[in-house]
Order: sequence, then C-alpha cells, then structure tokens
Amino acid sequence: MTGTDDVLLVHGGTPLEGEIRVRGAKNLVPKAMVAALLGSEPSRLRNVPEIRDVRVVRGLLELHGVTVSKGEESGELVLDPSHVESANVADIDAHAGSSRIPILFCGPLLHRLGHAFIPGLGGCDIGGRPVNFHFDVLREFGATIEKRADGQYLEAPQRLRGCKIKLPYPSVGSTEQVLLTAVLAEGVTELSNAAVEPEIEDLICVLQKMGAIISMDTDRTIRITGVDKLGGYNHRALPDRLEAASWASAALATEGSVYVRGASQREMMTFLNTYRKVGGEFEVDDDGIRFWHPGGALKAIALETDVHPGFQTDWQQPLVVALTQASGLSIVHETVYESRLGFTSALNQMGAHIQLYRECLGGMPCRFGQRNFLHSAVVSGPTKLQGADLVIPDLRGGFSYLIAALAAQGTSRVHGIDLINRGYENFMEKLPALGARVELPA
Ligand SMILES: CC(=O)N[C@H]1[C@@H](OP(=O)(O)OP(=O)(O)OC[C@H]2O[C@@H](n3ccc(=O)[nH]c3=O)[C@H](O)[C@@H]2O)O[C@H](CO)[C@@H](O)[C@@H]1O
Ligand SMILES: C=C(OP(=O)(O)O)C(=O)O
Repeated sequence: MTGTDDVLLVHGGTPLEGEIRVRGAKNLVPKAMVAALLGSEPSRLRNVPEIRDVRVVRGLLELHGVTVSKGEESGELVLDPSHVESANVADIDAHAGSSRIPILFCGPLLHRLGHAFIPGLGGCDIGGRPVNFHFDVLREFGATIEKRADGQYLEAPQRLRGCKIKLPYPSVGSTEQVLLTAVLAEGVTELSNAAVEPEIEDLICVLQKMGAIISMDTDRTIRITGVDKLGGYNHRALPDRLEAASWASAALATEGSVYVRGASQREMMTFLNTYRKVGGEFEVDDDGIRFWHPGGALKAIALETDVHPGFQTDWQQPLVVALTQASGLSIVHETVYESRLGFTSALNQMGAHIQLYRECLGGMPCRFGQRNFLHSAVVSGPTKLQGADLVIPDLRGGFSYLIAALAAQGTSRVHGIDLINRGYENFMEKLPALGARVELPA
C-alpha cells in the first residue's frame, strides 16, 4: 500500500458488533519459525496468521536456505532447514530495518554455520530499544561480535558453551536469545531474571518438541541442558492475546460487543481483571471470549504496565482510548518502554484530556522515573471525541487511532494504515464485518 491507498476514512459513531477470529500470536510465530533453523528435520507450524512480520521472517529464512511452504491445513507452514549450509545470503541488506526478529537468528546461525550477520533492526519506535543484553549473553556463550557500519558480525570460534546469566531486566527478546542459543550449546545454561511471557512458554514448548531439555522455575529461572542435535516440531501457535485485547478495547470504546474467536482466557487474565475494573463485561467459552460495554458509565482506574504476569505494555495503548470514555481520572504508568505515550497527543486533538508526566505515577518507581521521560499519564474522562486527521506512529498506537476514530463523531482520515498489517491479520476485512463504516478514499 502506498499514497492514498495507505489512508483510511473512518466514519465514527457506530458500535462494533459481531465476531472476528484471532490466530497465532505475532510475538510467538516468527520466533517459532526461527527455531526451525535449529532442527535437522522439517517443522510444521499451525495457526499462522497472515501478517507482515510473518512474511518478513519467511523471507529471511528463505534467504538462509530454509524452504518454507504451505502445509495441508489453512494457516500451516512447513519449514525445511536442510539447505542452510549452502545458502547465499548476499541480499540480506534488503532486510535491514524490517523487524526485531533478525537478532534471534544469532544463536541458530552460530550453531549451524559458525558465523552470523545481523542487519539493522526494525520494530516499533516506542523507546530506544537497545540490544545490549542480547550481545552480552551471546558473548557469555563464547561468541565474538564486531559492529560495522552495515550491521553486526558474529563468530563462534568453537562450539558455544552453556553459562550462568542474570538479565538486568526480564527482557522478552533476550530471554528468547538465550533459549535459542542454549539448546544446542555444550552443557547447562542457567538464566535468572528471565521473562516468562506466555509466548516464551510456547517457544519453550516448541523447543521441547524438537528435543530440547528446558525447565522453568517459579522465580524467573530457566535451566537449559544443551543437546547435540534437534529434530523438527509440529506445533499449533498460541493465540494472539494482544490482538484479542485490542478488539476488546475497541468494543468498550465504541459501546459495542465483539466475540473474539480464538481468544484464550489463561493468557489474558491480567487484561480481563483490568477490563472488569473499567466496567467492561466479558464471557469466556471454549472457543473464544465475548467482550462488551454493558451501558452506563465506565470507571476510571490506575494502571501500571509491567512484564508478565503484569499488565502487558502492548495492551496499554488501545485501552487508553477506552479510558477517555471513563468517568473520572485514570492514571497510567508505562514501565516497559520510555516513549509509549506519545500517541496520546493525537487523542487530545480529537477532544481527549490526557496529561503526560515525567514522574512515576504508579505504586513503584520504574527505570524511567529519574530520566526525564514522559512515561506517566492522567486521563480525565469522559470526553467526546471528534474525527481528525491522524498519522499512525506505531503498531498499537495505530490500532488505537482506529479505535478512537471509530468511537468519535464525524469522519477521520487515518494515514499510514499499512503499518497495522504488521500485527493485525486482515483488519481491513474485520472492521466492516463488525459494522465499522470505513472506506479507502476515492
Ligand atoms: C516481537 C516481540 O515479541 N516484541 C515484543 C517484545 O519486544 P522486545 O523483545 O524487543 O522487548 P524486551 O522485553 O526485550 O524489552 C523490554 C525493555 O527492555 C529493554 N532492553 C531490551 C533488550 C536489551 O538488550 N536491552 C534493553 O535495555 C528495552 O529497551 C525495553 O525497555 O517484548 C515486549 C515486551 O513485552 C513487547 O512489547 C513486544 O511486542
Ligand atoms: C512493540 C511491539 O512489537 P515489536 O516488538 O515487533 O515492535 C508490539 O507488538 O506492540
């Protein structure tokens, strides 16, 4: 999509009503695809959504000699890593800035080839997003790393060795880096202060199916006993709890009712508790969750994002739009990313009252409190939103703008909607299916 194709006209004021389906998680599927690189046999990944991040990783894997083809069922990919050793990666620069996933190729490529090249990373612009923990842990395993103008060059002079690592912060990507590296390293790796997001547990399930030996303690410690060889896997990806929560927030903000087929309660417990505190209703059945606005006033809340099992940061932006419709003062403390509240200035242009603060307005001081970042917000509501011209800043901020435009009176022009394809499967079909009045400009 380019030019006017990348703009969506949203005529607001209609509640979202109906049913949509979520498939596998954006934050698991690409990593499970990378895991296939570690195997000596083909892997089958099911419940794969058609989103840009999957296409990007597919391209990268193919460049590295993995044959990726469609399986028998819809949403199934077969990944055959038999030709990795003979791949020609001359075009890898074309993948620079595509997503955050290339950094996770380090361990698998070092095991298979003894070297790896990682181009510049992409991902949402919601903070500095350094990768220092990743490179620190790879050095612990015995890798050498050289930073050049075009990216990072890594080598494993000998087989990587298991080690004892403590992460400075329970980073999702760094935990995945350790997992994807330790499974074939020599000896035992003990990782403390690990991230334990549901997508990480699902990646551990994938690796265990391949033959890895991994245990998880209740105190954020993960132990991995390296093995000499891994096979393939057959796995159904866990559902996307982030997409599900986005549609739930859209139902609340537009005073609608949306059944999210595929949504799973277990991975969404913290979100569901918060949703109930705001005044949203939900009903869980075996196939999904219905979310709705029961009528009457929504309640203001205090909300702090955190690592799992806390309130996931990727749920924050869509829910903030619903909080503009709650009565009273809501407090939001973003503790995972230092710059994830910038999207609120456009909501203010639409009529919201959101004030940002550099202080930690939460129960506990976070890493950003003394560092001059606008990472807390006070949302006063309820406020009537008016349609506006909006430019999408990042993935969840983008979906939040769609929600705000749908909840607003009048028409909004939302620019940059292609970014939403990175993590929301078929959202352009799902919106009208829920009764949203959206159109591409003539
Ligand atoms: C593709 C994917 O799965 N993305 C998710 C992943 O991102 P990602 O894996 O990039 O997020 P991390 O958990 O690593 O980052 C969390 C925090 O740690 C910091 N940090 C991280 C690595 C590092 O080397 N140094 C460092 O300082 C980051 O700047 C950030 O402040 O987890 C995030 C937190 O749940 C989610 O919001 C993203 O949707
Ligand atoms: C921040 C996100 O993703 P990424 O890490 O891929 O930028 C997200 O999914 O909201």
